[in-house]
Amino acid sequence: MAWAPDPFSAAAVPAPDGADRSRLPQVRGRLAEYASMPMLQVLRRLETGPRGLTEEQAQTRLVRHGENVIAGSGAPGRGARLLRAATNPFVLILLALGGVSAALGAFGAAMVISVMVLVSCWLQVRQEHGFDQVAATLRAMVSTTVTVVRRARAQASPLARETPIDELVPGDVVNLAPGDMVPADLRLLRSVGLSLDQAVLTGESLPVAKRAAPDEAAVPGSGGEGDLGTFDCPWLCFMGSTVATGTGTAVVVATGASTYFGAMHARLPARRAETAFDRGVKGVSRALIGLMLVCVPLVFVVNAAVHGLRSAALWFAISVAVGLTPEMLPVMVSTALARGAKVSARRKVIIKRLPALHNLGAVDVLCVDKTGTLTRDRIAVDCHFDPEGHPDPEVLRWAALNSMWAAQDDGAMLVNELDEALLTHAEHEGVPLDGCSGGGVIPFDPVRRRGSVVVRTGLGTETLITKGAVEQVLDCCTRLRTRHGDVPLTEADRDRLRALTDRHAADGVRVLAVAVADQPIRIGGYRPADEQDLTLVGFVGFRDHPRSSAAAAIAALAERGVAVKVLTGDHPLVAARICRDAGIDPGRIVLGEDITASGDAELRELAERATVFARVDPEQKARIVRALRADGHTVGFLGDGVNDAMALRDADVGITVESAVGIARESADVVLLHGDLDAVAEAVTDGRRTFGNIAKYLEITISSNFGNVLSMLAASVMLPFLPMLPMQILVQNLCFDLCLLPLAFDHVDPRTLRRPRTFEPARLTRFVLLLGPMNTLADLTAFMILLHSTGSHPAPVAQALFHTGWFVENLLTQAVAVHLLRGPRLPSLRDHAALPVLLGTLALTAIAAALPYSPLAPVLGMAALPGTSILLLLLVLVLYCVLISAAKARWHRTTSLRRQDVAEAHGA
Ligand SMILES: Nc1ncnc2c1ncn2[C@@H]1O[C@H](COP(=O)(O)OP(=O)(O)OP(=O)(O)O)[C@@H](O)[C@H]1O
Repeated sequence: MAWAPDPFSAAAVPAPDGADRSRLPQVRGRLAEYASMPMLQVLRRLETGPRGLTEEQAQTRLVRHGENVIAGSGAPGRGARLLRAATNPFVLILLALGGVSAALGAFGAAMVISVMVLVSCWLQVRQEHGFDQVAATLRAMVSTTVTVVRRARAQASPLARETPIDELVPGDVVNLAPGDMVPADLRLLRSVGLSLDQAVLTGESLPVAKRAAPDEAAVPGSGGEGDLGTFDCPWLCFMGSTVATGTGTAVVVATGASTYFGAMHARLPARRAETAFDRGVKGVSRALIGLMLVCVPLVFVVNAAVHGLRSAALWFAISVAVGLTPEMLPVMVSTALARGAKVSARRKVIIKRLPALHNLGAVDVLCVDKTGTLTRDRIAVDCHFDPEGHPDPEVLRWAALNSMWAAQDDGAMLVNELDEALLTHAEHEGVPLDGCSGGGVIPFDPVRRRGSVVVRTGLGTETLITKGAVEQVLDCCTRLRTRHGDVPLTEADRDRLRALTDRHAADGVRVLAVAVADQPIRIGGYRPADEQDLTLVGFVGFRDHPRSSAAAAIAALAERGVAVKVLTGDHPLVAARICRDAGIDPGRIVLGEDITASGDAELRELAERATVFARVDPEQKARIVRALRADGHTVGFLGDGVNDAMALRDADVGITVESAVGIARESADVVLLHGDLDAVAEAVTDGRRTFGNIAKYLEITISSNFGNVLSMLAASVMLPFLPMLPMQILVQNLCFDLCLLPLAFDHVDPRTLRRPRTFEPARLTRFVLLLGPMNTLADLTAFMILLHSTGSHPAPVAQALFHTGWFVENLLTQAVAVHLLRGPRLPSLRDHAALPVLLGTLALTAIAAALPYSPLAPVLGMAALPGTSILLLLLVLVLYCVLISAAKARWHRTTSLRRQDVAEAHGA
C-alpha cells in the first residue's frame, strides 16, 4: 500500500508484461552465437577491434541503438502515473463512495466526490512529475560510470576514460574492476582472476568465475526459458551482475533492452526489503482505514436509530467517510519529500530514492565502516619489518611486487588504497620492482583476507607472493625467513609474531603479513588452495590518521539520538584505537567469528550491546544490520567498498560517498558528495524536518476530523435534524485538503528534530484521542449557541443557519488549529508558520467568511449569518484556542515524560 512513489524501484514501473519476455529466445540465441564465435569473428561482426571504437563511431551507434537503458526503468508516462494515482487506496475508497452516492441518486454528492478525486489525482500526477524530475536530476549527479576504451580518431591511441553507463554502445571495449557494475552484455577479451556476482540474474549468491575463451569457444547451454546455462558461459558477462574479484577487458555485444537483463526485466523481483518508510506508511494507512471502519458504521447506526432508517442517514455516513479519507496524503508526502531532497542536495547530500529521506530522519543506529569514515582515507606505509622486528627493505619489495602484479591488467592499473600506498612508498624508497614477469593472480577477497600473485623470477622457477591479514597469512605458513635462512615455523614463533604485530595494531597501525613460496613454473590457473606451505618473510604496517572532525560528528549524532556502531574488516586492536581517537568507547569488541557462532536471537543481543565489530566479512556486516532491524531499530549503513554492498542494501537507508565503487553507489539510497559523518548528521536533520511536516499534517487533519465525527455523533442524538448537509461536509473537506497542503513547506521547531522520527500509529492515535475531543467540546458549545440564536426562525431557515454556523466554525477552527498545533510553542512574531501555510489558512478563513454570502450559498443550503451569531462564534473560537492550547501543553508534557521513562529504561 505505497502511497509515495519510488521512481528508482524496478518494481515501481514494470515493463509491459510479455513484450520483453517474448524477446528472450531471440536474445539468448544471439548471445549463444557470440559465445560460440572465435574472438576475431566477434570483433568483426561488431565492426570493432581490441583498441575500441572511435568517438565518432560511438556517437553514430548511440543514435542507431539508443541509450543503454532498460525500457521501463525511466520515469513513467502521464497515463501510468494517472493510473497509479487513481488506484491509490484512499482514492479507491472515494470512488466507491461516489459510486454508492450516484446509485442512491445523490448526484450532487457524487459530483463533489468526483471533483475531489480529480483534484487529488491531478495534483498527484503533477506532483509526481516534479518528484521524478527532482529524483532524475539528483540521480544524474551521481550517475554510475564505466571505464571505456575509445580513440579520438582512427589513427589515435586508445584512451581509457570514465563514461556514463547509458552512453555505452555495441562494439565498445570496457575495463572491469572489483565493485563495477557489468554495464551491458559483454564478451571477455582478457581477464585476471575475474569472478562475477550474478545473484540478480540467477539468485545464486556465490560469485561465478569468468575468463576469456581459450580459442574456439563452445556453445553455452540452450535449454528452455528457465535455463541458466547461458549464465554459466565463462566468457560472457551479463548486465545486472557485478564484479566480485579480479579485472577484465571485454567488448560490448548488446546494450539496453537488447541485453538479457533487459529481456528479463519484467520478471525481476523488487530489489529491496521493506524499509521504515514502507512499514510506517502501512501502519498509518491501516490505522486510518480502521478509524473509518469504526466511525462510519457508528454514525450510520446512531443516525438511523434516532432519525429512522432513511437514505439521508446513509448519505450522511458516506459524507463522513469521505471526510475521514486522507486522499491528499500521497500528494502531501511526495511534496514534502521532493522539497526535502532539494534542500539536502544544496548541502551536497544526494537522496537517490526519495523515501530514503524519511528513513534518514528515523535512523536511530548508524553502522559505519572505519576507513574514510573515522579515518582520513590517506593511507601511508608506516613501517616494514622482518619476523625479528627489524626494518627490512626486502619485505617491502615482496609486498610491493604483490601489489604491482595484483593491480596490473594489461596496461589498465587498478589499485586498492593499501596497494597504492605500498607502491608509492616503494617508489619513494627506490625499491627495484623490475626483473620479473607476472605469472598469475589469486585476487584478494575480504573473506580470505589475503591475495596472492605469482611472479617468474628465473628460468623454470616462479614465486608465489601472498599478502594479507596477519592471522590469515600465518595460517598458510609453515616456515619462517631468518637472517640465517628459512626455518620451520613453531607454535612459539606464531605466539611471538602475534604479540609483535598486536603491539603495532594497538597503536592504530594496520599490519599485513607477507609470505612467499618458490615453485617450478606451472601452466594453468591458480586457486586459493595454492596458498599453502608458505614462508613468512615479514610485515608491512600502514597508518591512516583519524579524521579530526569524526569525534564532533559522532557527538552530534549522539545528541540527535543516533547511536554509531563501527563494522570493520580490520584487526580489533586497530579498530579499538581508531574508535577511541574518534570519541567512541569500543567496549567489548565482537569478532566476525563470534557472529558466525551466534544464532539469530543471540546475534540480536550481541548487536544491541556491542559498539565495535572487527574482522567482519561482507555477509557478517549484512547480518549485523539485519539483526539490529529485527530488534526494532531503524538502521543506516555508511560504507564505500565492494564488501559493503550487501549491508548497504539490507539497511533501512544505505549511505555512500561519491568516490565509492560502482556497486556501493548503486546499492546506496543516499550519496554524500563531500562526504563525512558531519554531512550524515545534517542529512538526518533534513529527514526529520521533512517528516516533521508530514507528521503535522497527519496530526492536524486526523484529530480535527475525529473531533468532527464525535460532534456529528453527539449532534445526531441531540438534534432533530442532520447537523450538516452531506454536500456541506464534502465541500468543507475539499477546502481543508487544499488549504492544508502548504504544510509541506512549513518551518519545523528545532526541538522536534532532536530525536529520530517516523510514522508511529500508536502515538498518532493518542494525539487524536486527546486533541479530537477538544474540537468536539468547541463544536458542542457552538451547537448550543446556534440552537439558541436561530430558534426564533422557521424550521428550514433555522436549520440552514445552524448548518452555515457550524460550517463556518469548522473552517475557522481548522485554520486556527494549523497555527496552534504546528509546533510545541504558541505562535508568536518570532515563531510563526511559513508564508505558504499563512496563505493557506488565510484562504480557509476567507472561504469561511465569504461562502455564506456568495451565489453558491443557496446551492450548498447556506444562509447569511446574523451579526450576533458571528460574534458568538468568534467567542467559541477563543474557547477552542484555550482548550486546544491546554491539551497541546499536556501532550508535550506527557510525551516528554514518556521519553524520559524510555531513556531511563534504556539507561537501566
Ligand atoms: N589489498 C590488500 N591486500 C592484502 N590484504 C588486504 C588488502 N586489503 C585489505 N586486506 C586485509 O583484509 C582485511 C579486511 O579488509 P577489508 O577491506 O574487508 O576491510 P574493511 O571492512 O573495508 O575495513 P575498513 O573498515 O577499514 O574500511 C584488512 O584488515 C587487511 O588485513
